[in-house]
Amino acid sequence: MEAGTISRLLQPMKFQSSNLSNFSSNSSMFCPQTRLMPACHVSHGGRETNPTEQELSLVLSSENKKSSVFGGLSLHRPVHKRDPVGKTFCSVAPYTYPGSIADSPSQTTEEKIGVLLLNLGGPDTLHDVQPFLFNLFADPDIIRLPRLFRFLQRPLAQLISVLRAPKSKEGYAAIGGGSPLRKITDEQASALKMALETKEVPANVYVAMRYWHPFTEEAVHQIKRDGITKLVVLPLYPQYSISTTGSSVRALQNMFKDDSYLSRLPVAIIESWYQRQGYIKSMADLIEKELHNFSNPEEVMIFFSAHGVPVSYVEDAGDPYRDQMEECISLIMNELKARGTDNDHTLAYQSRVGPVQWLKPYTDEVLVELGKKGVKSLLAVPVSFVSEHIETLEEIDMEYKELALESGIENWGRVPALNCTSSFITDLADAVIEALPSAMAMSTSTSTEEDDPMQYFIKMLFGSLLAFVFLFSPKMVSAFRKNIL
Ligand SMILES: C=CC1=C(C)c2cc3[nH]c(cc4nc(cc5[nH]c(cc1n2)c(C)c5CCC(=O)O)C(CCC(=O)O)=C4C)c(C)c3C=C
Ligand SMILES: [Fe+2]
Repeated sequence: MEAGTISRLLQPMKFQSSNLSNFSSNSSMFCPQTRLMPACHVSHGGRETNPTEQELSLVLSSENKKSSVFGGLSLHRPVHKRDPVGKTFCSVAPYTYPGSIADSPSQTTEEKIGVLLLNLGGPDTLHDVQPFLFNLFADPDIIRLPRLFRFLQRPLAQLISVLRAPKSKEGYAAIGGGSPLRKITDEQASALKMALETKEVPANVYVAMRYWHPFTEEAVHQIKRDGITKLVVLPLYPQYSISTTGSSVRALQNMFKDDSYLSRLPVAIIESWYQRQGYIKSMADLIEKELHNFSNPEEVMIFFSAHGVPVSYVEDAGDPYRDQMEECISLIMNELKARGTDNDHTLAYQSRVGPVQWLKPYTDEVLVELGKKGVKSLLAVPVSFVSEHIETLEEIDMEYKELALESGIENWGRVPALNCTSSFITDLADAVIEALPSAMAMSTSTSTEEDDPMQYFIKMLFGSLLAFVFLFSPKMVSAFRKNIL
């Protein structure tokens, strides 16, 4: 068995061309500063379901990808077969939800607005690292197996998480023994609540993490208990990716579809907001400030480093992440130029995991090249995430800094993450307020092929045979060790 086989296994299957286009024109929902997802139809982002006629017509009518809204959500596996999010809950007591929950959002009492912040989550302690990684790799939006091999998702997640845990633990140990994400996201939630109050839009703000506490289910139950009557979903990722916002929204939709309260709750989903003036200006402010810490600000290379995704997400599955990232960088650079800052800049992608090709150029390779070319001063700008986390505090501040200095770069700086920067939080509050009028109830989807027990059985049988041949080959095991560790 060739070592490349596992890479091919991990590649998403090729999608029908109609599935590559995720956008639909919907002028009533279009907001120039944020992209909203209509919550009520069944089109989707990069899924391998067969499009219905309705989906096809939505896809075919999308003429202007850039200025349209994102086309809805998909359901690709039945909730009754397994836990919709497929997580392990480690070292915590089972979560119970005291108090009674209404069947549907109240139509008589006053409006109660909720804002649901979506984020990735991170291990609170080193003990949490492996189960956190299991949750991450068990997500079919992170390891996109062909449908035939889906039943391998959890065993594969178990294997990869166990193999990767020692390396990840080293990283988390180096930043104090856990991820700062929960604390920072909670602070952002409080700051956003205050900013909304200042704008006379009182709202409850909830945090929903995808892979660690507080899990999305916990937040959603709290929303029901609080009797929220209108909800804005705000991912804390400026740019959309299938692997981040897409994954969280799909988990949400799985929870909403069978619940009488949630399926009637008016919801507005903000898909991406990297193009908002408030965000762009806040990023430019931070960059300008950091440039002034150099003795030669105009000679500094501005080095944007974004979290990568596998190339196949963009090229096969239609993930708009790379396009949005490039547009975002050019908006930030235009803003800086308008302020008289005209430095050289470059964009590279960091944090690749596993054997597949990720978006290029890779951050580590570009740093070495820049050193060779004689760049002496460099300002690193993390751009795909708005809180400090392991990849800013460990990967950029430690690994990349060391590599840059070894490569001949003499002056190194790093722009801090936005965290609770007030201009940024105020802009998020504006995004929420602008999205509110678009809130509408999510409708449920039709059943999928996986609901047919016969088809499911045949696939399991056929898939098990193939898996046996692939996974138990010694070469496969060694390919794994080489690429994951
Ligand atoms: C825009 C942000 C992110 C994208 C896109 C993304 C895709 C992606 N990530 C992995 C694998 C891992 N990510 C890990 C941590 C992590 N990822 C993001 C953001 C994005 N990921 C954040 C903010 C964090 C840090 C959380 C924290 O605790 O601080 C990890 C764990 C850390 C490690 O072992 O390196 C893994 C693994 C994949 C495979 C992927 C796209 C498919
Ligand atoms: Fe990641």
